[in-house]
Order: sequence, then C-alpha cells, then structure tokens
Amino acid sequence: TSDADAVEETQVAGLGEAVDALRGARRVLVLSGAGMSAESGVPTFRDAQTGLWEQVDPTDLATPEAWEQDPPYVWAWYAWRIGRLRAVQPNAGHRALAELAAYREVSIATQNVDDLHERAGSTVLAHVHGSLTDLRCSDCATPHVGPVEVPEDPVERLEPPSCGECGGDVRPGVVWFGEMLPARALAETTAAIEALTEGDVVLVVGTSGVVYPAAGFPAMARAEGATVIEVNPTETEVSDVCDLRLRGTAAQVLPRLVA
Ligand SMILES: CC(C)NC(=O)[C@H](Cc1c[nH]c2ccccc12)NC(=O)[C@H](CCCC/N=C(/NCCC(=O)O)S[C@H]1O[C@H](COP(=O)(O)OP(=O)(O)OC[C@H]2O[C@@H](n3cnc4c(N)ncnc43)[C@H](O)[C@@H]2O)[C@@H](O)[C@H]1O)NC(=O)OCc1ccccc1
Repeated sequence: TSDADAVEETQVAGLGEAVDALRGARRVLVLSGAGMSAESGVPTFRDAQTGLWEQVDPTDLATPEAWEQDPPYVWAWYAWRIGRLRAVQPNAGHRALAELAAYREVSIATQNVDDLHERAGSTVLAHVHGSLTDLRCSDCATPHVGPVEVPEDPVERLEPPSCGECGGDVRPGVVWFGEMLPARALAETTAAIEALTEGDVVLVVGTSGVVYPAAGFPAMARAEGATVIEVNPTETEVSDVCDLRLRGTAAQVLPRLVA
C-alpha cells in the first residue's frame, strides 16, 4: 500500500467533525508554526539543531544580543537556513491550504519565516516573526537587495553582507527574541482575529504554543466564538483552548480536511 493509502487508513479522531465545521465556515484563519514546514525538511525550533548548532538553543542565537556580540556567528546560521530553504518545497499541507482558498475566505498568519505558503500559491496575511528572505541593514534599516552567498555546508562563521548605503552589517528580516513584532503584521493578525464570529474556523497548525504573543492568538480567536481546531501530532500549550485536536501531521491531515 502507498503512503497515501497508509495515511488514508489512519483514523484521525475528530476529522469528521472538523470537516463539517469547515464546510459550514464562512471564513477560515490559519495560525501556522514550524510544524507546518517540518515535512518539507525545515527543522522545527524544538527539533534538535543539527551539526554545528547542536549545542546551541535557537532562542539564544535568535537574539539582538547574540548579533551584537558576534554577527558572523549568527549570520552563518541564517545563511545556512536560507540555503536550506532554497532546497526544499512546500508540502501537501501547504498545498491543501492554497486549494482551500479557492472556495473559502482563507487568511494565513504564520510564525514561520520561510516562504513555503507563498510558494504553494497562498497569500499570507502576516509573517508575525518576519521573513528569512527579507534582509535589511542592522544600522540604517535599508532593505538589502542583491544576491546572498549561502554556504553549501554549515560553517561556524560567515561575514554578513554589507549595506550598500552605510556599510553596516546586513541582518535577516526576522523578529528576534526580545524584539517587538512588526506593527503591521500584528495589527492585521489582531484585526483578522477580532473579525471572527460564530461558525468561522481557526486552524492552529504545527505550533507548540510557547512563544508570545503568537501563543495567545488561539485563545483570542476562541473568545470571538470561532471553532478552533488544532492539527499537531502531539499535545501542546494551546491544546486546551482548542475545540478539536486532530493528532496527525500537517501533510497527513490538511488534505483530508479540505477534500
Ligand atoms: C521562548 C518564550 C518563552 N519567549 C517569548 O515568548 C518571548 C518573550 C516574551 C514576550 N512575552 C512573553 C510572555 C510570557 C513569556 C515570555 C514572553 N517573546 C518575544 O521575545 C517576542 C518575539 C518572539 C519571536 C521570536 N522569533 C522567532 N522566529 C524568528 C527568528 C528565527 O526564526 O530565527 S520565534 C520562532 O520560534 C517559534 C517556534 O515555535 P513553533 O513554531 O511553535 O515551533 P516549535 O518548534 O516550538 O514546535 C513545533 C510544533 O510542531 C509540531 N509538529 C512537528 N512536526 C509536525 C508536522 N509534521 N505537522 C504538524 N505539527 C508538527 C510539534 O509537535 C510542535 O508542537 C516560532 O514562533 C518561530 O517563529 N517579542 C516580544 O514579545 O517583544 C515584546 C517583549 C519583549 C520582551 C519582553 C516582553 C515583551
């Protein structure tokens, strides 16, 4: 039997109810995290870092302090992630959400800094933690365009590109721990949550619900009366605020939800 059949056979408790809820929904808001891209080969934050960064807690690397202290060390990690992102493809979960938008009003607010939703054909409402591919000067904030050298294999240190305006170090356009979320992304996500009503559906896909303020979004959506559905193989910090918990992966469950 092929993988699809195997997936087809595995019963996901609550799937029927979730399909019904989605059928009756006028609007769908997707809150996605690292698990959404795991089956594309993008490691989640909780997955052990591989190789060079094995000993490093990503939340220590993804900070303004780490950048201040040693830009080439932090840049090497991001350049490697940019390189990895170029080598992977959206998965069946990303594609299912893009298909759903053909017959439902779908908004996606993601914690992910990858562009896999867009590459699957979705329009993303907000990247609340920024984007790996948007680069800017860490001194004058000038957006950095032009090619970015990425290492074949992980390297310990790599000089970040220099800003064409002021010569400063160019940093990734992501939100580091301790940094405020992009005002526009936060405003649009909050507006989308406040616009939710009875009967609307919120899909919480592949997030452990640990990082704030994003971890508070599912409860805010529930408070608006929407039906909140978690898609995650394991229990999370937000499972309790969800009406339905579908214990499976994004690429396994989402295609069956929108079929
Ligand atoms: C660690 C945590 C406790 N710390 C925070 O939340 C901090 C501090 C904080 C603020 N308010 C708080 C309140 C309480 C406690 C702490 C705080 N928040 C901040 O600093 C935020 C900024 C946070 C953004 C940080 N940047 C990221 N990313 C970009 C960088 C980069 O990518 O390098 S966060 C990054 O990690 C997070 C990882 O979480 P998940 O996406 O949930 O992924 P994770 O790996 O954890 O879990 C994966 C899940 O998927 C599941 N899964 C696995 N495979 C699959 C599969 N195949 N299918 C489906 N699911 C799957 C797994 O079971 C698992 O559940 C994502 O958000 C991701 O973007 N800024 C801020 O609040 O500014 C103002 C401020 C500042 C200071 C103090 C007060 C206020």
